[in-house]
Amino acid sequence: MPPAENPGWTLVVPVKTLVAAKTRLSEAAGPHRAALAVAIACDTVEAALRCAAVARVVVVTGDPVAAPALAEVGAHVTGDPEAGLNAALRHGGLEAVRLAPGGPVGALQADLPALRPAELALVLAAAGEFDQSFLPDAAEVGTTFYGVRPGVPFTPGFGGPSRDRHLRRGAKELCLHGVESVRRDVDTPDDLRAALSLGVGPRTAEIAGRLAGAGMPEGVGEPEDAGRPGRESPPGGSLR
Ligand SMILES: Nc1nc2c(ncn2[C@@H]2O[C@H](COP(=O)(O)OP(=O)(O)OP(=O)(O)O)[C@@H](O)[C@H]2O)c(=O)[nH]1
Ligand SMILES: C=C(OP(=O)(O)O)C(=O)O
Repeated sequence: MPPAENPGWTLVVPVKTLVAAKTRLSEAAGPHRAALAVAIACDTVEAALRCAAVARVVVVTGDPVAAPALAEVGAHVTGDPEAGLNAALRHGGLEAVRLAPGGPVGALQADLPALRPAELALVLAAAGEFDQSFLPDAAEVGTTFYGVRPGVPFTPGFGGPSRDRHLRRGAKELCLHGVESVRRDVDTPDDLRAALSLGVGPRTAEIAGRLAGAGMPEGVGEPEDAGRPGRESPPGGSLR
């Protein structure tokens, strides 16, 4: 938890209904697609909650399977207004302000299974310097994090080529080294391979192990700092 004088970030994580989730992984994941989506989201949330700068994670979902799984890893779960991704994020943003008036609010993608708490801490420290900021995804097309300082309107513009959208809206692009795990979102089989090579959380590693026949590498698991709160890890740290 952050120190008392610093309320810490509330991160809003959107998780859509599982029947519609991770469709670009349908072929690679087959019958494991929904389980993989939950595993990735749970590993993302668990890693975020291990970041000392994060006070809480608000998950926005209406899914009856994802909701209890995410609550189990420590998320505060709220329902989905079912009006699309940014409406879900704004709803979570209102819940964040209700829970922690005066704290900074961020939106974090749910598909960052290689997330390292120390790298997220670097992103949040940088974001704290600007009213409104974002981190582009690994492809430099989308966005994995968008955040605002306390009192600044929370107006996320996720979806498709959101890097340009956030830039046009005047959000500061965070250009940081050593934050690969925060930028490595997983939408396609190639993305999953890239995340596996960084080292993913335990739930994702377990499901990915079942996909080895679908061209996924075997024998990759958690980032080495996964179970050690607050420990700084080198970017791209070695795998167990
Ligand atoms: N709560 C909520 N989350 C959403 C909604 N739409 C998208 N998301 C989440 O936003 C992130 C990006 O969504 P998408 O890229 O559209 O979907 P995806 O499930 O990641 O992948 P595809 O099905 O392959 O497009 C994922 O974490 C989704 O779970 C929504 O309407 N409500
Ligand atoms: C929603 C986004 O990403 P993706 O579709 O890659 O999950 C985004 O980058 O704004």
